[in-house]
Amino acid sequence: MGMESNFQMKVETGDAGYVLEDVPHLTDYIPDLTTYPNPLRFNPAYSVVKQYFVHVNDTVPQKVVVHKNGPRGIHFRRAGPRQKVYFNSDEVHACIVTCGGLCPGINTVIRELVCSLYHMYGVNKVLGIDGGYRGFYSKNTIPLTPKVVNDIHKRGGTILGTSRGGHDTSKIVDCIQDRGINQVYIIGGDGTQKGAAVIYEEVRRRGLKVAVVGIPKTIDNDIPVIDRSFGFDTAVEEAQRAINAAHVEAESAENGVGVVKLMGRYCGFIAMYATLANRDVDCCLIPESPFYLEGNGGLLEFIEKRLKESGHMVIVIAEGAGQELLSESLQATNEQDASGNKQLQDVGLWISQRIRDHFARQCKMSITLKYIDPTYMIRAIPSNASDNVYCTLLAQSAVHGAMAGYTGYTSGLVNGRQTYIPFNRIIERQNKVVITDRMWARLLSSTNQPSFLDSKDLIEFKKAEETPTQQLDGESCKEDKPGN
Ligand SMILES: Nc1ncnc2c1ncn2[C@@H]1O[C@H](COP(=O)(O)OP(=O)(O)OP(=O)(O)O)[C@@H](O)[C@H]1O
Ligand SMILES: O=P(O)(O)OC[C@H]1O[C@](O)(CO)[C@@H](O)[C@@H]1O
Ligand SMILES: [Mg+2]
Repeated sequence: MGMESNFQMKVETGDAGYVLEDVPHLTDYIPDLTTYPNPLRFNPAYSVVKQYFVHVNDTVPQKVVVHKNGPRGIHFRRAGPRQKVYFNSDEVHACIVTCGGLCPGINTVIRELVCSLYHMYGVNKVLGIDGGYRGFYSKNTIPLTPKVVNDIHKRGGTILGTSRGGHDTSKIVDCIQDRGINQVYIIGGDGTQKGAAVIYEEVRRRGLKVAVVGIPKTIDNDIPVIDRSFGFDTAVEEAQRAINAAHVEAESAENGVGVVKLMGRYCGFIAMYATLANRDVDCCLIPESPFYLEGNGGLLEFIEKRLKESGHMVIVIAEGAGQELLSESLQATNEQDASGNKQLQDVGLWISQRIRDHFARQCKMSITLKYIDPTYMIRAIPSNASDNVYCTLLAQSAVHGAMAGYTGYTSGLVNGRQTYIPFNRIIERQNKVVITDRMWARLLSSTNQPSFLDSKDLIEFKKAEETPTQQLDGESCKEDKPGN
């Protein structure tokens, strides 16, 4: 096996095109660290479990659809408890921070991190950082025990508070160093994981024995590589209530139109899955799929047609859809939030007004339009049962990895298996709906809406989408060239 390594990335190659994109280990820069037997060996719940410890060579493939002579491809290190750990239980001083927007399940992750540290590894020093990254250097810490976190999974939001902006790497690492923190658990989206990557680099530059671990949080599902993000399932489920309400309103009026806006700043996963789940949606609009309003094949023509056919219709629109149309017709603003994310104008309000104006101009057909914006109501609820299980596994995997001395990784689900993914794989791009993949085709055939693209556009899209995006069902429909 060949090995090539740089500051962030450790790549190992093997037979038949096997590639391991490995994560850093504390021993990469602090040699001769003492190891201890994993305390789980003496834990009655786990000691009876056959093969409880993960084999040192276990890895998980990123691609499960393969061809006979194709390469085995990229793999990630399998998460889970190891025989040896690199921290004595008494020595561990962990902290947890939550950053970025809310998402169902954050409190469950916090709870399970605390409980895994206490109950599995006998750790009894866990601190919460108050209010996101800036809390490291500007606020008091919050002591966390299993008692404190006992029923927080039943609440939405984050008991630690969150914020955007305020990432000052050296002040954060100074705080970690001054407080003697040696395991840092960072829960947040793409921006947060970028922040975690630079904290890891600074920790390593200072030669500190500190494990820096990311836990991916994003209601939008915009983090690449992982199967899906926690809270996504809950968001899709909760979105049904808004879509159902829009459908009831639309169905009960003559030429009723229901418009529902869902979250998704740069990607339309919530809108796509909520639409596929619902079946009453006539048109789903997402940022990845451009559309136009006027003329032949445009949205307004489609609405007229659908109203004539069924007398009512429901439109689901992701908040980031049609932004180029908005900036053409409204005064473009360049406002950003404290993290540098573009502040979007309300596409739901805008499109509702455009539809109303169109039908007001056309005396032939009068419509009744109701606009529903459930976005923050969806984001603020506690996670559902399936997300709670997912959050638990993510948190436990994160703790096993840090105890085993791994660092500079995000804990994530790949093809149904918990893995450790190097930060740079997570932060290099955003996850997007691939509109030339089969999932979007399924949506188009379910709603029977126009694609708003001609075949020339589709060829351009195919060319642009060279890197296939992981699909939520683990399926990427991008054709692999034989022998590739
Ligand atoms: N490139 C970066 N380097 C360092 N820190 C960053 C970077 N990008 C963002 N951050 C920090 O990460 C935190 C969260 O970022 P952001 O507000 O973009 O949310 P996020 O983690 O992407 O979550 P979401 O988009 O799901 O709400 C902020 O405190 C921000 O300062
Ligand atoms: O109002 P806030 O907190 O900035 O969050 C809004 C953004 O956060 C997200 O939910 C991502 O966390 C986006 O979908 C949305 O645009
Ligand atoms: Mg983000």
